[in-house]
Amino acid sequence: MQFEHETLGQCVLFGTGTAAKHLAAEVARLGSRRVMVIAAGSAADVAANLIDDIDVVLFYTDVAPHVPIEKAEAARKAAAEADVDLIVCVGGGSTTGLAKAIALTSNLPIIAIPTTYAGSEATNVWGLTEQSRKTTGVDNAVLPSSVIYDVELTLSLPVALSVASGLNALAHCVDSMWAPRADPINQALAAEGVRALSSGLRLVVSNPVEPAGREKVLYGSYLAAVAFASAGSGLHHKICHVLGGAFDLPHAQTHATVLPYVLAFNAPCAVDAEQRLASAFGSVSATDGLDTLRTDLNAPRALRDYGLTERDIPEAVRLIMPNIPAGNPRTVTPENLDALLRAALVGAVPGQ
Ligand SMILES: NC(=O)c1ccc[n+]([C@@H]2O[C@H](COP(=O)([O-])OP(=O)(O)OC[C@H]3O[C@@H](n4cnc5c(N)ncnc54)[C@H](O)[C@@H]3O)[C@@H](O)[C@H]2O)c1
Ligand SMILES: O=C(O)CCC(=O)CC(=O)O
Repeated sequence: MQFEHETLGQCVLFGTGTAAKHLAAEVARLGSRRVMVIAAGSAADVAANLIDDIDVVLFYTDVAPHVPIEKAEAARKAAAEADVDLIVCVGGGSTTGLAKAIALTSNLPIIAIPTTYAGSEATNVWGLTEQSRKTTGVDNAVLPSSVIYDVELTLSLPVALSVASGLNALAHCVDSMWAPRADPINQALAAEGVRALSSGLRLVVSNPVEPAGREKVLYGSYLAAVAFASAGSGLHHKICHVLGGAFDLPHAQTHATVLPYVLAFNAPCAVDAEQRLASAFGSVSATDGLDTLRTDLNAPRALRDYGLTERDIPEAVRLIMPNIPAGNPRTVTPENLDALLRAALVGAVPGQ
């Protein structure tokens, strides 16, 4: 065995009903006196209940999907004007993404309190959207110093969104098997992520307010994000970033829909990854395992349900082709990529 693996350093505090206590302790440990809280929508009420014991100088709610550059610049300006020394973000990946955009240019530390399964809190990856093009990058300045997981904060996530977000996490695991920096450590994390996510998501669907399933999914989504941060973006992520940025498709649902098509595309050329995934799903093959899970979860099926049209496909192919990751197990051509996207558009049987 020969590989190079980097482990990112952050403090992870996991519990149920413990977020306020953990937040006060982390803010004190980091010595912060001027906290900016970012939280939008229902997460704003959640955040308001967590901050009694910390010094908040700015409560910021202007969050949008895929971090439009204008929103990032406004938030950076507000943080500078309020002279904040720490960012606390409470919410899904869009909220964490805005905190990261501020940290990217200011080096401010972040405490992330996630309420979805996107996993951005555990990566050093940032994303910004400018004129319908999503740019992503890697910078340790955006890695949150601390992550506070509290299962109670996820109980309100509707089942359909929980499934889509959980499959976004599952996509981190699957893509980590063949991404540019895949190695035995991130593959082991990804395989354990698949096990936790597939059993946890089934429990969430059968009883959304029972913490046991939510706990497994939150744990699995952390493992998934660590694997993704370490392995890098594979073919699946490159496709989804173009679809999200250029066609404004919803992030989690896009991942959930595209994943079986990328798995069916790569699996025949990635025997080791296929076997690891099949074993983690407890299935005869990786594609069968994912297919059964998606049926059990009533997962999203077709990109046309989220706004993509047949007319968009040539442009999507044109934008994705220059971003195909080096070392993808199967050669990607404009023709086979076009076929993959057309199948995902209508929800055809993956791989046929
Ligand atoms: N940088 C990374 O490593 C990374 C990883 C994954 C995702 N992302 C980014 O994150 C974004 C997507 O994140 P997302 O899928 O979490 O979506 P999101 O943050 O946009 O949240 C989706 C919706 O869920 C709502 N919501 C969140 N938590 C809730 C809760 N507990 N109860 C009820 N409603 C809740 C939000 O208000 C929003 O309407 C994308 O921009 C994506 O690129 C980044
Ligand atoms: O922060 C981003 O926008 C880029 C990373 C990302 O979105 C990961 C994913 O596709 O789930």
